[in-house]
Amino acid sequence: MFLDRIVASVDARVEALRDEWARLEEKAQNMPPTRSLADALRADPGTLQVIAECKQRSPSKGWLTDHYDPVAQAQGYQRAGAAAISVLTEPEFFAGDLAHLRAVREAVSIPVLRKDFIRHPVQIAEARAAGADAVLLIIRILEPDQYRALYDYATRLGLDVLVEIHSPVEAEVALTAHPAIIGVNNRDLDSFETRLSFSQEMALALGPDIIKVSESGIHQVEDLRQVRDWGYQAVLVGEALMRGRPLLEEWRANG
Ligand SMILES: O=C(O)c1ccccc1NCC(=O)[C@H](O)[C@H](O)COP(=O)(O)O
Repeated sequence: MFLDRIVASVDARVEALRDEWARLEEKAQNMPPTRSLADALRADPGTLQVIAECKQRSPSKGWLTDHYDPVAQAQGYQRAGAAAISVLTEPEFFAGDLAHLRAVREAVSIPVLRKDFIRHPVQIAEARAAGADAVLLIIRILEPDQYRALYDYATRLGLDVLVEIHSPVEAEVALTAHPAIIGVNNRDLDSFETRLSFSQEMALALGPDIIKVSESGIHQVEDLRQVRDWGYQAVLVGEALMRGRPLLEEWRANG
């Protein structure tokens, strides 16, 4: 499966980073306070917020732009009303880099999420030391105990966590850590198929108290209206924005 290839590549990088853990943890513990992703997503109840993503390529869609300037991209997102920025840092399949996150965090005043495939606490310490305000934990690539340990570790370092699910069973595991924010990925990470109605099905399983984020395959204002009507507080949008679609502006004007 494709996701296994990503995970194998991540694990190899983690292996090389393990010796840095103590140093990164100390740096992480001395960073200034984070900006709360949860607060940003519930700042204006009833308004669907947008987490706008910076990524140059993706496995399913290939290169999204020839000219990738994550700082200019993120500043544009903030000006257009994004509540938070997601920055891909995975290098092999998404052409990401932790340096992109560092630069974006300095250039905007809203929370910044490290979008990567986190498997080990050293990546969380690394994220916090680089300035991230939040990290993504993908239930599908973690054992339940591993997930809870990573969730606790991120929280102890002052990070918010976006917990990503793609099935009712994964939702059950996700809920065991009592997360504030859950992302429902409309994309199957093996087949790459996206289905927005998956967000509708999962909304009921998650209940009203959790901040719900619908992720992937969101391209038009009508998609945003739908997920808002299904009880979501936020969406995470990458491809449409990276291809230059003025979705944030359209949403502000017609939401
Ligand atoms: O996007 C992919 O092709 C992909 C493949 C395998 C694992 C993860 C993948 N994407 C990560 C994401 O979930 C998206 O970057 C994010 O939700 C935004 O989606 P989109 O708006 O469809 O770019």
